[in-house]
Amino acid sequence: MVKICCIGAGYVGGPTMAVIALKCPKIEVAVVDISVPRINAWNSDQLPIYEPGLDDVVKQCRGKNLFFSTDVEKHVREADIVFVSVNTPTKTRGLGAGKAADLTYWESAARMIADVAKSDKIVVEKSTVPVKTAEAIEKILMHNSKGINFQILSNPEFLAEGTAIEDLFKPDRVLIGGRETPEGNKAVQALKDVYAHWVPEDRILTTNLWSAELSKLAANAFLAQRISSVNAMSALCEATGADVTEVSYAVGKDTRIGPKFLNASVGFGGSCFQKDILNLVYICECNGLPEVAEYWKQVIKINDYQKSRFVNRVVSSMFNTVANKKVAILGFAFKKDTGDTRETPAIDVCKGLMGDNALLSIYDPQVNEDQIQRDLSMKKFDWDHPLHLQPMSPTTVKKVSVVWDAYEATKDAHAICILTEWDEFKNLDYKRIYDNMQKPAFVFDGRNIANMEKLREIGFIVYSIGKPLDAWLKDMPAVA
Ligand SMILES: NC(=O)c1ccc[n+]([C@@H]2O[C@H](COP(=O)([O-])OP(=O)(O)OC[C@H]3O[C@@H](n4cnc5c(N)ncnc54)[C@H](O)[C@@H]3O)[C@@H](O)[C@H]2O)c1
Ligand SMILES: O=c1ccn([C@@H]2O[C@H](COP(=O)(O)OP(=O)(O)O[C@H]3O[C@H](CO)[C@@H](O)[C@H](O)[C@H]3O)[C@@H](O)[C@H]2O)c(=O)[nH]1
Repeated sequence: MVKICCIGAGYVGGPTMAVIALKCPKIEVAVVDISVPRINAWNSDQLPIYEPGLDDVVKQCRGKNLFFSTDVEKHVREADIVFVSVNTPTKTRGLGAGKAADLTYWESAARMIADVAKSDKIVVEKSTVPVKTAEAIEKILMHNSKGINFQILSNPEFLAEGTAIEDLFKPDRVLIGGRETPEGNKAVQALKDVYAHWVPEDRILTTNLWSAELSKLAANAFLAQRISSVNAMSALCEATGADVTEVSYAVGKDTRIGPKFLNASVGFGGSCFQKDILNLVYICECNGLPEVAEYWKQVIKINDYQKSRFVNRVVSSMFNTVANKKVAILGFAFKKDTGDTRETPAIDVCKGLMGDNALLSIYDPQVNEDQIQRDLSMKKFDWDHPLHLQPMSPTTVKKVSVVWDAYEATKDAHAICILTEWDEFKNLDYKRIYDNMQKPAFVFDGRNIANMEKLREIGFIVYSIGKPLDAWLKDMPAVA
């Protein structure tokens, strides 16, 4: 029986391995982590991450051929294939701070594999890493090995949160990069055989190691660039009276461009886009390509601009101050159908509004108060470290209350900011909400999900990203 071990039981390691276990009943899969609470949660009824369909997959194979454990060394020692899916945060100090990937966790995992291994192993990069990481990992593994053969493969993950199970069941492609040697080819084939249990052969792409590593960064950069492009257009739409939904629909009808991923928003969030682009920028700079670095940097700059533009719009619309005004925040997760808040635009928007002394009342169906308080008091990039290495007792942000109901959040509020596109926000009783708010009552829709016409009929003053402005907003001072 082939044995797989995955180091890192996070958003990638957990769902990916659960699906491998489900689709390959004859493979034994162990997911290991240094975080005891995380492993305990994977072994309980309350999984550590919220992902539609995940519970069902885990329930079907946990205890049969899927195991979650903190006994990292034992499972690594026994495995034929070791996936490494640990954090690769942005460095916050030293060389490349603010851009380069911090490979501390990866390196310690590689050293541990080299120390405990007693048989040949295929080591798979599942984490997103800089190009040429495989070379460094190879050096660590080979240098310490006692005649043991390690083959390094790059097998980046393309799942998106909220649709992870769907994406894993039917991936657009699975990418496997390996050394172009007989041993390398054999390792690539072994991993291909795993995926071939459910992924059609023409969707399993094999490349050299560096192409696989770079393709992951490139794919995220291209995706994020589409969002920054449409968000840049949204600012121009507001200035000219064009409607960004109509523009992106018309643009996306061109089959060379395509309709997906063109929704204007308050900005993209999530653990990957910003981190991976910063990483790409750093690699370009290190390779003497400042113009290329500058090009990709702009994707992040527009994203930051979009978030601050939203805050400015809120403040300027409300007579240039939100001091001591209650503002309801609907949605804190970085997108719907996940409880993940890593790099969510809600953090920057909330901090921006708090900078103007607003009183925030936050509701998200999947994010609890503790998480929101942590997010609002944590330093940039600190979130991307294993839980027990993050600051433990953040100071409570006093101007923030977290409630478990949209009606409670909006009661007596002056304004509502919709920051996550949860379906339930489309169908709220907005008349009831309006009646319980201060007047004039504002809605700032950062996800373009509310029915503007209906809200205006009720009496709200409505701002929606990239949509024609209503008279009230037009008369307000220009937004920088
Ligand atoms: N989240 C996504 O949607 C996504 C998608 C594709 C790729 N990625 C990449 O995958 C990697 C993991 O991302 P994630 O979202 O799963 O992160 P995560 O923080 O959810 O999970 C990482 C886990 O690794 C554990 N860990 C760290 N060092 C360890 C060690 N030495 N031994 C054992 N466990 C260790 C941590 O405790 C944590 O539970 C990152 O490189 C990320 O960029 C993420
Ligand atoms: O048209 C769009 C599409 C997305 N977003 C926002 O972009 C962010 C990222 O969304 P999405 O890409 O759907 O989720 P992620 O889970 O971050 O997935 C991305 O990042 C993963 C980690 O690398 C990759 O594996 C995935 O392929 C890639 O889509 C979210 O804040 C979305 O709200 C928009 O604003 N407009």
